[in-house]
Amino acid sequence: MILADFWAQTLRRLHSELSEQQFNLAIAPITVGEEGGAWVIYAKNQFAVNLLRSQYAAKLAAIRAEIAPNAPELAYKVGVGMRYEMADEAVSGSLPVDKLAKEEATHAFLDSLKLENPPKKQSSIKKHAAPVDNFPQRQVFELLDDVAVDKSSKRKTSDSGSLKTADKPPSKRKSAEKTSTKSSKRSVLGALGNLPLVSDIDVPIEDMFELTETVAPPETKSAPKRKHTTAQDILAERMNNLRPSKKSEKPSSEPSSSPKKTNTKTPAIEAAKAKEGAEQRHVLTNLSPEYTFDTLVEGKGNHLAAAVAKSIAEKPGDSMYNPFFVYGSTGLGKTHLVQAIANEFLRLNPKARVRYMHSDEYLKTFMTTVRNKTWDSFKQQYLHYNLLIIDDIQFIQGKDRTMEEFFFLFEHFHSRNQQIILTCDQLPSSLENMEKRLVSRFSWGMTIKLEPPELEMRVDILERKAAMVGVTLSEDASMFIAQNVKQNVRELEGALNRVLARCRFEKRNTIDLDLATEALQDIVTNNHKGVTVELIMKAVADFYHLRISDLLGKKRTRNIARPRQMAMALSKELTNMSLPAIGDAFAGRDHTTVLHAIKTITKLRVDDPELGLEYEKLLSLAQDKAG
Ligand SMILES: Nc1ncnc2c1ncn2[C@@H]1O[C@H](COP(=O)(O)OP(=O)(O)OP(=O)(O)O)[C@@H](O)[C@H]1O
Repeated sequence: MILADFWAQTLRRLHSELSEQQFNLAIAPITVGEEGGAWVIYAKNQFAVNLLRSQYAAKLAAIRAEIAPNAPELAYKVGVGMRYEMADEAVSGSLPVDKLAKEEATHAFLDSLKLENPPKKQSSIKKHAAPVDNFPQRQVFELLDDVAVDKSSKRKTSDSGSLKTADKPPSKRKSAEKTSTKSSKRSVLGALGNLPLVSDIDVPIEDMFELTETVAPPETKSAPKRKHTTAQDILAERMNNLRPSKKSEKPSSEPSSSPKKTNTKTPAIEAAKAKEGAEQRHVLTNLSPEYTFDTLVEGKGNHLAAAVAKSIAEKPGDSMYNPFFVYGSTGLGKTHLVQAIANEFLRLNPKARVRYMHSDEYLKTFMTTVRNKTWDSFKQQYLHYNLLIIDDIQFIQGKDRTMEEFFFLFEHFHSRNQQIILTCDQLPSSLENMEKRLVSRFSWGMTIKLEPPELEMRVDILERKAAMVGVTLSEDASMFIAQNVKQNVRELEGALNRVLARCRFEKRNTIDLDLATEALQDIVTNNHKGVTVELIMKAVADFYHLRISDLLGKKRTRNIARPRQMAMALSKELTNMSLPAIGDAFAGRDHTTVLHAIKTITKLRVDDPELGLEYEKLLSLAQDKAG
């Protein structure tokens, strides 16, 4: 059983067992979600969480054991998740739903919308609140649909003061009717109070309940008119428009023309709504709101990838880009890029179902599934997304059952034109321990490598990021940092953060060359040594009478494995490379292997004086080689 069904049935059950007041107070406001395979009950604050734990946890656990025995235990948290409707079917013991009462209540609501004096009508709403609350909201909408399109209701509507569609010219009547139906439904939603949070989204209410398997984006107000027919068209246009991003496009210094930032009315309410929306979106999608195309700096290293990414955000699921496989070494912006796709897709299609997850999360969920034998729930939870991102897919390598499950997931997505996006630290064909059928499928769509940022792009990134926190970076300072930190954007950010920290400490708002040089002294010293991982390998190979290919190879005999570990430890000490970058340099080894090597050598240098001496010699030999 999937969470949505479980919660819908649980609501129905609790509704029948609790008093109206208990239900409305404690249960109705609950939202639910899934985190790492666990089912989570979210309440708005700690008080509500405590109340649920003390008063209702036992009851909920009993319901779970009865109707979803294989589901994970329920967890309780402060937060916002998904709000589901009560199940349609009346289970035994639940309150019978009287159709007449429903219709009466529905008409009462509709009538209430027609009156010019809403407060009066609220008393009418109250009067009918109980029967209306007693049946699922979806049924209310279905009834509303009937009423709204029914001719007699149209007559009723046209009689009212506020919805006089009959007075309008025929050309406008249809849209006016549509609008009035839509706004009537909105008002009913508002009157009902206990709403799905998606009601804030500006889409027709009937669309909210659409359960299509593939993406069928509604024409929302914010969605640009589609003039392209295929993803290739979109890409072609983007490629025509390729150009390095300009400094003048700094996101913090200029107001954006992006529609999502337009904010004309009641800023406080809009901001609160946006915040709640962002929180909810994060719970549901796991996306970081700051990873957008606006904040992604483009340069030679990622131009093509960014162009493809934007095409996918506009038209996901196109076979040309499905899957979208982005690879490259650490810190080059893979996660940022793929999340930007999802954030943009959601902006254009607010009710789309999107999920980002690191492969760690996928693995953990899978292990929980194996432990609890909750296969159905595991399968179901992924299949309904329009767009799914799995970051660092290389981590499922060598895990046979996980790869097998992932194969079915992939097939499901691909065959239904649901977009799947994968990131990896290497080309699919280099994934030695990945199932062959997966490796071949990874290359079915578009595979793109992210390259390290070139100097101009590094300068651009630094200036934009400094501007975002309101600090000015002088030209020579940004050039200095960019020339000394070349590996990847994460390290560039790290260096900038150090400079910013010093800047704040000195209570300044401008970073000049002196300040940057002081803050990054150690990095610069290391760089000036000119020691590279290749020189270290050469020094180690010469010292132990080996070939560099031995250090890069797979043999694990002591006479090769130990020098390899020495070379890795020396690389960490003599360069400013990160663990994954060192792993990359050693024929794509994992960063955990590098970490293990460093720990082993650090311990041996203490325990084994001879090895300690060798290490010291190698330190100076490597530096000598650098001259
Ligand atoms: N082109 C870019 N423009 C702006 N910021 C960037 C860019 N590329 C990377 N970054 C920033 O650098 C940091 C690291 O990026 P990210 O996590 O996306 O890298 P990654 O390739 O996924 O790394 P890993 O493989 O280690 O997970 C993030 O803070 C990200 O916002």
